[in-house]
Amino acid sequence: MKEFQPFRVVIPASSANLGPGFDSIGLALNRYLQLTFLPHEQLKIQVKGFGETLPIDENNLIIRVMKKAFDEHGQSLPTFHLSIENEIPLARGLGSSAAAIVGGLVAANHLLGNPWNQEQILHQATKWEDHPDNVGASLYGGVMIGSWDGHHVKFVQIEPPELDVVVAIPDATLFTKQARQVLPEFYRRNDAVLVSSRANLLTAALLTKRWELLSVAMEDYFHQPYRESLVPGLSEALMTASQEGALGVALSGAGPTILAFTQEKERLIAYFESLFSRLEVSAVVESLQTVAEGVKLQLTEVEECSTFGGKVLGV
Ligand SMILES: Nc1ncnc2c1ncn2[C@@H]1O[C@H](COP(=O)(O)OP(=O)(O)OP(=O)(O)O)[C@@H](O)[C@H]1O
Ligand SMILES: N[C@@H](CCO)C(=O)O
Repeated sequence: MKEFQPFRVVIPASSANLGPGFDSIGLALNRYLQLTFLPHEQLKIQVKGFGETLPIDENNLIIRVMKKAFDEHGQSLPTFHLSIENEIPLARGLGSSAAAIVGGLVAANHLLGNPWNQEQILHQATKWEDHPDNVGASLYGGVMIGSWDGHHVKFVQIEPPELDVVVAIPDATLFTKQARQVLPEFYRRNDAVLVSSRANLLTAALLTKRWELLSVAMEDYFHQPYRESLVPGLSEALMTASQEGALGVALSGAGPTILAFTQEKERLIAYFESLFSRLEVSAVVESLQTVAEGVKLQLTEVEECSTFGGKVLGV
């Protein structure tokens, strides 16, 4: 068993796309995945929070990511006890898979002696997801604006908007793979030009804090129209939420969560609760905060490896 000082990796959730920033723009949010690693004579995984159905063996995404990183460096993944404490619901559009990938890469990089810098970790993470939006936001925090050509990712990270975020998180899942299968192979030139201009406007509005532009800047025709049939409430929210305090509304990632920026969070929460009640769809509606910081790794002193990683002391 390879000895190492216990450590913890804390990764923020994320919301991808923000409408027309499809596969490019991601926003870090204050729900977290926390991974605690302790030396152990065999691989042992325990999960608290979202993810009861996650594999607790080498099939777990975090372990697969770590093993590939070790393989790429010609080394064998050590055994350890992994305590997963997860506030990010799975397959809801809040970047749970991206957080797992970023957490696995940062943990592996730490155990390997940090051969990768942050940009190299972003490259590795983007290869796993095939788009940098969620992984970039979880890695860097704030707003990730990235461009991936299948080989290289170029990006800018900007500070998050000082706005409240209201999310409506349906109980039902929608896996990204399914939500990407409904997308068209081709777009009409006029539609592509219009959505591209909306994405440009969105970036500019975020950089200049022109919040009044968000409503138009977040209009999308790349993916949202094709996903509306899979997402309860999306059509109506896109049409009417702006009359109830939303500055801009979008499908969060591949859904089914709906996200809106606001300066009137209580009013908007009431709107979404009423909408989902009328649709008879069970959903959690809550206010989240944007976060400026991404993943953190902290060395810890752990007293013992009990139910959930023992009592973690110190930082
Ligand atoms: N903490 C975790 N540990 C291990 N695997 C995870 C974890 N979180 C998510 N996953 C894996 O990611 C899958 C969900 O990924 P998916 O891309 O469908 O949804 P999402 O990432 O939550 O949403 P979106 O990508 O739209 O933001 C889960 O089924 C599981 O396989
Ligand atoms: N940009 C991705 C985010 C989900 O992983 C999509 O919308 O499919």
